[in-house]
Amino acid sequence: MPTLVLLRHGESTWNRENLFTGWVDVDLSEKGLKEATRGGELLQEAGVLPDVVHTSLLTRAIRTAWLALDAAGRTWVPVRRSWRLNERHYGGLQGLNKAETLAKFGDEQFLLWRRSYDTPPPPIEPSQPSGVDERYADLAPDVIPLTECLRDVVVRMLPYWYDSIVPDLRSGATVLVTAHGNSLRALVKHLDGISDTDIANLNIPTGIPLRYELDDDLKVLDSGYLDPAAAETAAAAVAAQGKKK
Ligand SMILES: O=C(O)[C@@H](CO)OP(=O)(O)O
Repeated sequence: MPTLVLLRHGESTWNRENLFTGWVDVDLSEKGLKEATRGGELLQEAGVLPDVVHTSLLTRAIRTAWLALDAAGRTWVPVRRSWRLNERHYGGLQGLNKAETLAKFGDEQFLLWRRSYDTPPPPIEPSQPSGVDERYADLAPDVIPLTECLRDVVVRMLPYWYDSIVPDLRSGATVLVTAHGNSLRALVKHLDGISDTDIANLNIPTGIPLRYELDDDLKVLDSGYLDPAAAETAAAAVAAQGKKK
């Protein structure tokens, strides 16, 4: 029975400062380093030991994978990375403070940009931090986003799911995917068949492994966070980030 574990990176320095991040390559905060290690301890305690790890190209996810695998005693497993697991590109919101953005544009617009399925934020301006650098040099320029809604993330993430993650699952491996709040929301939407409307209510906490048991056709048999109480509190905090000072 294939096992898939989704792990959002630990708190980043921009999560701590309550800034929209997207493709900007910020690192983990002190708290985020500890969360990543705790994530690996939870894996080990639950006996969920990854045979392979897939990460985005962003440092916060890569470092989380390192720390979690180290804590779980699995530093030696094969690693695969793809831009398709990157955080959603936040367009013209990248680098802006979430509380200030909510105060400026109001609840409805803020929620539309942040959690609606198909309304992207305005495209990024040349003066804003794009996060695009040499690691994307081999991509066709027209696949590098200027902004993304969650639907765009689903569309660019699914080819990687089908071509790289699914073959590992079908080989019987326990697969760890270390990625981001919105790239994982896209994957959870696909796995759990969540509607375009209901996905707005899903928030993924940092550093807490979410385990899926799948059948041979990769349908979900069972799923849950390895620390459900902590996940519930932390997901509520993510949902309320606009209100944070
Ligand atoms: O800023 C971001 O890139 C994401 C994840 O940190 O934020 P949000 O939860 O607001 O979509």
